[in-house]
Amino acid sequence: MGSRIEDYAVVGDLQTAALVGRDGSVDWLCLPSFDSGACFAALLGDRQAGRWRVAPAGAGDCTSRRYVGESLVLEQTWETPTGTVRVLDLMPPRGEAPDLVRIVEGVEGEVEVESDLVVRFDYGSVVPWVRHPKGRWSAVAGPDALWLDTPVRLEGRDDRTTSSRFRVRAGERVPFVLTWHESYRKAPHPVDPEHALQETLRFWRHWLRGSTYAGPYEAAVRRSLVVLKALTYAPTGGVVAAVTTSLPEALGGVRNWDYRFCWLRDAAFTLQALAGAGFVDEAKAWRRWLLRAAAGDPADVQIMYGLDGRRRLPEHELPWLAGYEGSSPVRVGNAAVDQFQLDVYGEVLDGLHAARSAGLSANDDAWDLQVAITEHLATVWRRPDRSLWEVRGPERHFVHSKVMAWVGFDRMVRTAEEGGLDAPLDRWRAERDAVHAQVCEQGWDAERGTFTQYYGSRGLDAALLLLPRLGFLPPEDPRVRSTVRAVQRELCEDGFVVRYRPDADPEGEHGSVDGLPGTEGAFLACSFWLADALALIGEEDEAVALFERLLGLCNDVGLLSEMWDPHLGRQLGNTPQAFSHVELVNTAIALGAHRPERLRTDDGTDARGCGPG
Ligand SMILES: OC[C@H]1O[C@H](O[C@H]2O[C@H](CO)[C@@H](O)[C@H](O)[C@H]2O)[C@H](O)[C@@H](O)[C@@H]1O
Repeated sequence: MGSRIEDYAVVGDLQTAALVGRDGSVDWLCLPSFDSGACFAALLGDRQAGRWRVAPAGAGDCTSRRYVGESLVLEQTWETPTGTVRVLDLMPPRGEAPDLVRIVEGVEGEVEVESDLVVRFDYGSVVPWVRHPKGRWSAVAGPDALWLDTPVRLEGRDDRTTSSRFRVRAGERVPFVLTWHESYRKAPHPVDPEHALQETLRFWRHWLRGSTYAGPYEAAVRRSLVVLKALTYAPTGGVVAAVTTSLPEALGGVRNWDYRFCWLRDAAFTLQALAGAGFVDEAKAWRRWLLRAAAGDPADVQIMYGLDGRRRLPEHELPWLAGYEGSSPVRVGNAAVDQFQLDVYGEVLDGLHAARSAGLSANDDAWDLQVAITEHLATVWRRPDRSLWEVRGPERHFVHSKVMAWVGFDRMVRTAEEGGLDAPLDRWRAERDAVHAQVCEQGWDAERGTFTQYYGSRGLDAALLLLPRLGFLPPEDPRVRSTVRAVQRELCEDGFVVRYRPDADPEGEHGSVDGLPGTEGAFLACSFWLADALALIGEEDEAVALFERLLGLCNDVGLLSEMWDPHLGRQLGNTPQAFSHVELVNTAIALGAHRPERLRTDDGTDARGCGPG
């Protein structure tokens, strides 16, 4: 069996990323890009789906681990009866080709270490040919080639794997460099592992100097910023939602989706978090990505795109993979790409407005796109949609979607007013007021004292927690307070928030509003929204207590996946997930703003649940 989701740490090079278990096994790596086929897919199958373990022979999990400083260089340490070794894992900023570098370092005594390399291209389905040209090791199949450079002797085994055993004494360092290249090209030049290590440490140190966040949660916020940067695809500026596909939203269930794409929604939130923490360059890069991806008729704007802005992301299943702890099917591609989700227009317009407020210079192309989106919004906001939760049940008039339509018009009116820009302000104001009136009339359940999931629904939606933050109603409005309390009553499990109750609409397919069987864990981003909303309605102690509990769900190296199972006490869903880390950052910033006295430099005691940065 593979590791728990929270047992994985991530290393990446801003084009792809690997997941490393506490047992020293790299169980997930797609090369050359986040959305390429995986050459290590044991995460979703077993060892034969591909993995690379480097650890003391016969040992289990590492004794301790951490990231070196604030970098994305992972250091795992094993204390064994004969001595202590460390394994450093990193993916250096990319030169000629992507590299995964692993350096075994003897700390004390002498330890026998084993490397067990199982390469299976195309998500575990293709066994490569292994060769030793000019003393190097290479594995080739179809378009893919991997090259391994190491001073240790490598042996092929009958089960088409490559292993080696070697002894490491205190002070010795044994490197491995695994490099991907197109199979039809000449062999790549091997990188110097020690130089790559220094470069990688320097890169992250330098990048984090740009952070302007100062406050009580500095370690957790800075780790989240590093994760968000690692989820940014450097060549295009696109931001992936997570590095994995099909980690389940409920163990053993079917809610398994591919997150290795750029959602406008997730990216707009990411942009706000990065811009709010001082990273204006990343915000600019994403705006350029958006302008390219969304170019053309605004009616054709999609809710998500590929890393380079491609539009077709067909969803299919990989039946040869059993799925994480038997959670099948494993899917690649994402059928939500074709959905109509009304909220995205508002999210993009809100994100661009916030980015401008955070110091992004005006851009004529961006303004043209904003105007085109707003004009399109005016023609579609009365339509039902599939909402930010991408339900696979019927389209409905989701309240949050309408609220986001209001946000879209509101931000455009404000941008035009603030910048003295030429715009049809009266018409946009009229649309804004019409959405507002409709939501307050049809989205409010006076009997139960709450806004609802969709017009006429008995169910609630955690996205309603965003009402005060978005400015749809002031936090003092009694409807806001009572909706927040209703969400707490009806959508909380052990204090954490589920997105909605799938069975609140028993007439839908599978008896659920989302058209899917089963349930799911608490959604971490929504739980951060609750902390935010509580602070806004004046319940600051409750907000801080919840936020600090949420920090406690970070794994030992500060990572969050999408969800939390409050019954099993385990992380669920794709990992590490931008949405969760974005809201960690946004809520930390918001809590600091509500409680200026908390805005002090971290003394190192407040990074609850997050390992030393
Ligand atoms: O729950 C069903 C849907 O789950 C995924 O969507 C979720 O993840 C997206 C990426 O982070 C996020 O933008 C969205 O708000 C979430 O609901 C999945 O991608 C969908 O295909 C699926 O229908």
